[in-house]
Amino acid sequence: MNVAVVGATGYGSGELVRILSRHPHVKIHSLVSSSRAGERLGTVFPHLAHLEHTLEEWNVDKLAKQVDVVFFAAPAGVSSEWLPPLAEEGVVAIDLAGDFRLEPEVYQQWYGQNPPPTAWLNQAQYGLSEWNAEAIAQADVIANPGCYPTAALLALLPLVQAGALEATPLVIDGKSGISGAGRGLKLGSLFGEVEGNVFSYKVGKHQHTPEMERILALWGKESHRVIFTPQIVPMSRGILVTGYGKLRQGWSEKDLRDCWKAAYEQAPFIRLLEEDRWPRTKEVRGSNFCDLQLHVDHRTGHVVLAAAIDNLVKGAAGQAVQNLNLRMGWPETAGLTMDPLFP
Ligand SMILES: NC(=O)C1=CN([C@@H]2O[C@H](COP(=O)(O)OP(=O)(O)OC[C@H]3O[C@@H](n4cnc5c(N)ncnc54)[C@H](OP(=O)(O)O)[C@@H]3O)[C@@H](O)[C@H]2O)C=CC1
Ligand SMILES: CC(=O)N[C@@H](CCC(=O)OP(=O)(O)O)C(=O)O
Repeated sequence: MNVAVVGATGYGSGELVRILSRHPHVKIHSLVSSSRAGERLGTVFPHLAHLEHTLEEWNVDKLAKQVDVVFFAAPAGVSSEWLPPLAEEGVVAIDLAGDFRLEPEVYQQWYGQNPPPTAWLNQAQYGLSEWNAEAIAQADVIANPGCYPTAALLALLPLVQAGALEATPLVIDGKSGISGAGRGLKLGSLFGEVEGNVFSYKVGKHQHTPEMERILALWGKESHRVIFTPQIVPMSRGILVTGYGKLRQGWSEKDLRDCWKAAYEQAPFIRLLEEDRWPRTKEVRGSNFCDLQLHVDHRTGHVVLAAAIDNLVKGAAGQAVQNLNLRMGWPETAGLTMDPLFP
């Protein structure tokens, strides 16, 4: 099957190429770049210099004729404009950006961008693979989740759906490596500002807040406000999310673990860690795993949840390929069997 990636010089695309080049059922047909068309992949990503690809300009007619699937790994706003003409030609689209994840007015408010055409927005399925496999298998537009929502929702959904948590605000703390901010040069992402430093950003206004609230209400079947504070930590990859929620009367730690076990019995990428072993970003680095742990704090009646993922893999490119596998009816793990890199 022929696939294309848009946003070819970015981190998400680099990870897509790394994963897709070893996928048993996929041929990378086109790498589309708005800034470096004509250059070889190895000049943009020297770690992929062994792969024979030349970046290309966006050409909707050519892509529509020659590829079956397009991954969008570009900033918010690009897929809203570029995805519909391709989808109209029957190309399956998997979008790593936020354009197709939210209600239009909510997207406009939190992203400050015009939403995609409603007809295509209505076609889109949210690509949290473990929770929406049946719909993803039929979808022609897949909205890959945000990196922080992936980790937070995988931990929270089984408990919210079971009614274990009071309908009070959930507190979510997210720590991310700097690759989450993309490859572009930005103040705040410079080595001298990230190294030896830890800081919060977008407090009270992070665009993943409404995404978490929407999916908790839809699939958790109970509305929760989310207080989300993202932070940058001095590492290149990885996300550690810690969540806190008030437990309803009668719920024990064992009950909560049973909810996780039931939800993830068949989930090849979810690892429920041994009690007292807490998720660490280095233990999922480079892999599509999400490691989970929880603890009930009896003194306060709260549960503390933790999830670790690689932001570029389960938080982006890896989950996008997992969704491709679900969409095409291939084994969910195809192309994704890489073990974490450690240390
Ligand atoms: N980094 C992460 O951990 C995660 C990222 N995401 C989302 O995935 C998407 C890609 O992220 P990431 O790869 O990190 O971002 P990068 O900034 O590293 O790369 C994005 C690429 O998009 C292309 N691009 C930039 N502006 C435009 C434009 N106006 N029109 C068309 N293409 C453009 C550029 O490639 P070129 O010049 O080759 O066209 C750029 O390199 C983003 O929407 C991001 O929010 C989602 C989950 C996690
Ligand atoms: C560390 C860092 O800056 N991370 C980015 C993640 C961006 C992202 O994935 O954005 P969308 O899901 O909205 O596409 C951020 O917090 O904005």
